[in-house]
Amino acid sequence: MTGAGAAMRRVLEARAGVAPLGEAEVDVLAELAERVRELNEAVVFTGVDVDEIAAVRDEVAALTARLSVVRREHPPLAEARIGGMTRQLASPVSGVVNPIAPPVHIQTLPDGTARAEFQIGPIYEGPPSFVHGGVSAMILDQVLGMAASANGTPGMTATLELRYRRPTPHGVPLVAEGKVTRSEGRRTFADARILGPDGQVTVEATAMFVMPMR
Ligand SMILES: CCCCCCCC(=O)SCCNC(=O)CCNC(=O)[C@H](O)C(C)(C)COP(=O)(O)OP(=O)(O)OC[C@H]1O[C@@H](n2cnc3c(N)ncnc32)[C@H](O)[C@@H]1OP(=O)(O)O
Repeated sequence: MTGAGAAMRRVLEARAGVAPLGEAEVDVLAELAERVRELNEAVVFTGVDVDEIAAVRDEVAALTARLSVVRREHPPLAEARIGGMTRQLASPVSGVVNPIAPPVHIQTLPDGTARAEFQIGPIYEGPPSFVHGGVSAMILDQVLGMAASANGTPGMTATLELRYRRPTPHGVPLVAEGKVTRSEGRRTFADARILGPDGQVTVEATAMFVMPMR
């Protein structure tokens, strides 16, 4: 017995009384997250001297302390948009307020396809000049999960199988798309892929989602 469903229901109930963020707050937090993404890349690529790095370290620590004066108990949510899906503002893949999210903006199309056009920056590099395989897996998991949700059969990822056909370059336009292939009871199966700028498939994925009962 996993108890995943019950655990998630408890968390959702605890969050139910928390007011979602308004648009103005989402916008300014999203801008802050974007500045932090730029900071992340600057940290990795900086060539300034040690004294300057130490000075910036102290300034960043002071900024972190300012933000931490008031801390939420749970990651924030935003009002449901038209279509009824609550926006996952803090998703590590698509969350606009999460600085570790690239972020990948995933849309669901009328035919049930989940699709994103995106670029991955150099700090997500695995092999030289190519995207880390775990990052591709994370993006495909989210695309597959969105497709399962759009199908009206959301669930937890139970299996995720990946086939890395060719390396995925970073810093260039990429497409990720996925769609449900079939649904049986609590299980939903979906396929997805990442396409490089030349339209060739770089990664393929197949997943099974299970709606937890307990
Ligand atoms: C829009 C948002 C998009 C978000 C996308 C991101 C999604 C995620 O990251 S989810 C996080 C990663 N996944 C997890 O943490 C899941 C952890 N696992 C679990 O919680 C549970 O094992 C869970 C929910 C998958 C299944 O648990 P439970 O509800 O008890 O199912 P259970 O009764 O054991 O099995 C149901 C059916 O699925 C099958 N099944 C379950 N797990 C597996 C598996 N890993 N492989 C194959 N079959 C499985 C069972 O055999 C059973 O089949 P049948 O009905 O024919 O007997």
